[in-house]
Amino acid sequence: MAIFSLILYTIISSFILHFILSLFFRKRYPVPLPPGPKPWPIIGNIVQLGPKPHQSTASMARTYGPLMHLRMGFVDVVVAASASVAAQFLKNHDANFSSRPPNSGAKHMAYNYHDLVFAPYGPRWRMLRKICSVHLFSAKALDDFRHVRQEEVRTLTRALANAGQKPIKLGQLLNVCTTNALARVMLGKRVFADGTNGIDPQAEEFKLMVVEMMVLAGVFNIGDFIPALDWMDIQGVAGKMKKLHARFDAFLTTILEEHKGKRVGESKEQGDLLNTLISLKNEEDDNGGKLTDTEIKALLLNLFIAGTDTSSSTVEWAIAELIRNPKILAQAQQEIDKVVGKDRLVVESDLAQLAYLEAIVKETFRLHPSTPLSLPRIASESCEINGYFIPKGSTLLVNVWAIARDPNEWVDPLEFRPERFLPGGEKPKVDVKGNDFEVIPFGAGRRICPGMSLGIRMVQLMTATLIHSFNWALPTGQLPEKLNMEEAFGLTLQRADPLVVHPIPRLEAQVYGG
Ligand code: HEM
Repeated sequence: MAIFSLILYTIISSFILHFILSLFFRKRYPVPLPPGPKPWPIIGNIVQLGPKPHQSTASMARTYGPLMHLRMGFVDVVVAASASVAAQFLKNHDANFSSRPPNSGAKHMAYNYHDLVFAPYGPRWRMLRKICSVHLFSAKALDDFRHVRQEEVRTLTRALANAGQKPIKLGQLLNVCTTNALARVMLGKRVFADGTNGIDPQAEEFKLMVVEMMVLAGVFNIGDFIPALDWMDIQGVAGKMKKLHARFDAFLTTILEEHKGKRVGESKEQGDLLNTLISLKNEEDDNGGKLTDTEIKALLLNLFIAGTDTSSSTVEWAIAELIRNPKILAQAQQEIDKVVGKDRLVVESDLAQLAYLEAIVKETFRLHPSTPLSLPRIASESCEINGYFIPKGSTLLVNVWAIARDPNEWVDPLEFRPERFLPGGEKPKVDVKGNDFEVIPFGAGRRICPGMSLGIRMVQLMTATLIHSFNWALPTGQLPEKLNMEEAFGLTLQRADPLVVHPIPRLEAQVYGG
């Protein structure tokens, strides 16, 4: 009983204190804040966000405009919901928005900001980003590990060809493929069985952990916005984060210690990233910084979380769209058959000749961007944008999902229409790489996704291979036009109903490798 009285007392006194303080310290700004829905006392607009904030803020933007102000507890939040407003923040004012706001996910799950995703913009962020750019994402690194991606996609194809009459959960197998491909580059070995004998229970567990992390990271935790209530962990989010972190940390510590025990060359892939990271521990970077074990684990965690489900769920959405649009699927199969033939699988060097496939992938990134609110940024200083005041410390959310469905930018924006990206279409020159702000699934500016080239290659290779190697059917009784395309809640855009399908091989049996 005493604890309840204490909680009640704390809540009531914070309300009264806030009310009195806001009377005395009402802020005066030189120009107005952007428009937005009226906030409730103390909690502000938290409740109005609901379970799918990218959807709720998109619908608010229809009333208040593409630059909107929300109040979340004690934190100012600005939402950019049009291409031109996003460009203002991520191009013209990018330097001012190059750090991420403090949040419980970074504290409890990302080794207290010792990672790359949440590192404040500065020398340590630069060091971590450079390591990844050179050893993982450079054109050379991508080419060196091309065989790994192709082998893992081949393994996926074999598992699908062996599925027989049983319908399969496609997302799960795609996730095994992206995770193993990344693990071989980062750790020199697969982390899961390949799915040819059914799903590895460890893979199931790992995907669930990744999805749980995305879901927890996507929760608007009240303690982040009302610091006085942080200790109560009202939603139980911090507790869950700490438990999940302990599981991930055990997994990563084992991998790191095993690796330290190995001599260089014992890893199956020569020069895997973890070997490089361990060797860099003794070297100072340009600013005299050295990598620590914690930073290595935090970086591995970032790459596994940011680099697996993002790509696999994009491919899952692409196949769902193609099942609903059989004419587009048939046209893509025709294009790939012409370039690749029917007696081998697609390889990465084919991709440059597959313009229609590229358009399908762009259209999937447009309608189903895997991080619909991108990752938040913070205003290091106050600034003025489009005549509105953006206070220092504001959190910036760029609604890339809403921007890519903006009827002012796109004809029939909800239609899946790859042709719009082809010559003669409405946006033939538009790309998804952060220069054309009407479709920015990888963000833009200094903190744009560093894994973009890898992500695009992997999504294109998997999608092309699945289109070329199989026809796709839904379990008996399900109609393609009735396929549920609802989105689930989380930082990444999962399908509410995982895609369950029958892959029907369309190439000669020996192509799948028996
Ligand atoms: C479909 C694939 C992917 C999508 C759609 C995607 C999307 C994004 C987005 C929207 C951001 C935030 C950018 C910003 O703040 O402006 C981001 C950041 C990041 N992504 Fe990706 N990503 C993908 C694949 C990958 C891959 C394959 C990796 C690595 C293996 C990766 C690693 C990262 C990292 C480390 C960051 C944080 C960068 C920083 O804060 O400096 N991503 N990604």
